[in-house]
Amino acid sequence: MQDKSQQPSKSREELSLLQNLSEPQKHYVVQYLFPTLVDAMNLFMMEAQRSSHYEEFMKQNYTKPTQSMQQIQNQQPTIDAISTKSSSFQSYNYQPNVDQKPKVDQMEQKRNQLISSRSRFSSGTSFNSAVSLNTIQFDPVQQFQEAFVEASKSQKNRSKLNNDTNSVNSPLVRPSDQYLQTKRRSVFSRPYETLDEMQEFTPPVHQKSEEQLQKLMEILKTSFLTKNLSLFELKIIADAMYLKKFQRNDLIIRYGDIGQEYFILDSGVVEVLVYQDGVDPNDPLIFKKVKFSKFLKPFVGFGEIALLYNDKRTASVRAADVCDTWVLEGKVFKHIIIKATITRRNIELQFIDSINVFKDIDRFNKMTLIDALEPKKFSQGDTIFQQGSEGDNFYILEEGEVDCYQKVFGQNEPKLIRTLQPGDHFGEIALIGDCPRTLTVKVKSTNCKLLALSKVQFLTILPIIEPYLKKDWSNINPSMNASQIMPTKQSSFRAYSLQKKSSEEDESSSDNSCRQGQQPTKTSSFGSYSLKMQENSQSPPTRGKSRLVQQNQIIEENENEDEFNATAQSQEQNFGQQDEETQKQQLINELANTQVLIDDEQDGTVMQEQTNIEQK
Ligand SMILES: Nc1ncnc2c1ncn2[C@@H]1O[C@@H]2COP(=O)(O)O[C@H]2[C@H]1O
Repeated sequence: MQDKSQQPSKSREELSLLQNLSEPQKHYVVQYLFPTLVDAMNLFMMEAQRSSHYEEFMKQNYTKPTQSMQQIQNQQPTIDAISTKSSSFQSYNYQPNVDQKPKVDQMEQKRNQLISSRSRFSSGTSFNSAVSLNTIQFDPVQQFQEAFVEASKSQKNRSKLNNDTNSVNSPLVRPSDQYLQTKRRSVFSRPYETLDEMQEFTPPVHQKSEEQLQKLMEILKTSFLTKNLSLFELKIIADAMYLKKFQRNDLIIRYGDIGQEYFILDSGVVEVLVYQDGVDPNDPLIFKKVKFSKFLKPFVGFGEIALLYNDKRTASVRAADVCDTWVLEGKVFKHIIIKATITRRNIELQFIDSINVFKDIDRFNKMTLIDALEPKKFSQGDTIFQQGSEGDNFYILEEGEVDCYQKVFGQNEPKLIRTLQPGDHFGEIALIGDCPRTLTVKVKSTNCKLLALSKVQFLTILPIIEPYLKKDWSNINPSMNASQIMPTKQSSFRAYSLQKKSSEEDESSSDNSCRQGQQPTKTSSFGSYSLKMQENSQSPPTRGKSRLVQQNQIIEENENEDEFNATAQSQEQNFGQQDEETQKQQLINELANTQVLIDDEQDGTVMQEQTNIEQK
């Protein structure tokens, strides 16, 4: 909203231009422009009420209307009344574009009339049908004013912050300058989609220090569930969260309960206990039926599944130490987070389920995977990547077709090797082998939709999808002679490739392409893991620097044996009596099942997913 007091006053003639719009033009304005303004104003009011300036905002008193609804409805607005500022607009420095000002009672009448038509502006959808172009001369200024008053009224109705706000007749009061300066822009940059939902509830505001608020905002910006939300939405969530402390061994979430809250761990450690499939939550021996457990460290969110799917808690979560958590009521979570997340998850899940490569990923990790997949669109002829370039992503083809070309020694032109169809994947070889792209991939169809998975995320799930990748590599280019490939860039020879010197070697011609003609220069983290597994499947893997990702966090496996031992030791402390062999075996089982992760990059806090807790 602009401060019109700074603008030159427009003439009455100019105003009448608006009224002389053709019917279709009026319709266009009403249908497409005003709903946006109404929503923007609603949000503006909502945010104003949530702000620390709310009290100031509510201080002013208003005159209640004296007319009956019937009287109000019988009135036809005059052009003066329509186009003249009302008391509510005064407070926003709104200046009318007419010279002649109406009398106060005229203004009051008009305001009352606007209030009586409240349903017209309650949302963008009802707006269209409610505006009668025949009975009221259409005037955008009038409509804007009406909508503004309506926004004020409906927000007041919803407010839980002040008991005096129940009157539907309270017009707006200007929030402080400071508030307006800092908040205005965000109101208008809101995505339109979520506006209807936002209007249906008043999010709570729990007081917190500026420092806490900033910290929460930072966490939310990177958290896997909230990172795609707008700043405006994040602020609502941050405002609505409150701090809750737990003592060591407190049960934060009980498996099988109805989900009421979402948590973000602020400090301390929590343990997620995942039970065997189908275990009865009331089973007295449930503690013996833990499939595995996992420690989560600060800034990780948990408790989202039951809320997202309106289901029971899928695991128990206990405080493994004194913990501070940020709690978000399920209601707020649902209004803001679900829509953004679940829509995408539902769409992608169907697709992901149909892809062989992701067949063995469990539901939880599938969801995390979906959050990590970045949709990308390309057009015909676009190069997705060039042979010889550095690999950054793994791709799944969602829609369209792509051609794979390869340039080999002795040939000038790249040769078309294969055309990939929806559901096919590509781009894994450079990531696994840490070598340049072995192919050029170009879009064949008019349009093409891809889901991209970053290298880090890809390496996380690699152990699970590896068998399917191998199978598929041989399919992709069965005839490729690796020694013919012309490497365009020196790259490291990953230990991962060494693993392939096993009997499976011939299966993967593409992988061969990576190592042939390239010299080893460094040890691969993932490689060392794979290599070790290959050498001695009975011993735990040497922890290389395999980057594994859980939720929004990147947690690195330990770089060297010492760190690995420290991890194991810490595990032992956590889990007590397990002997080394049991632990090792557990780790092997665990990795075979491809569970997640290990060490924290930043503070060294050990987080270990653990199998067979009942052996404790
Ligand atoms: N396999 C898993 N790995 C990590 N966290 C999990 C796993 N399964 C469940 N959880 C978390 O534990 C929470 C228990 O409550 P919810 O089912 O609402 O949401 C669950 C997730 O946040």
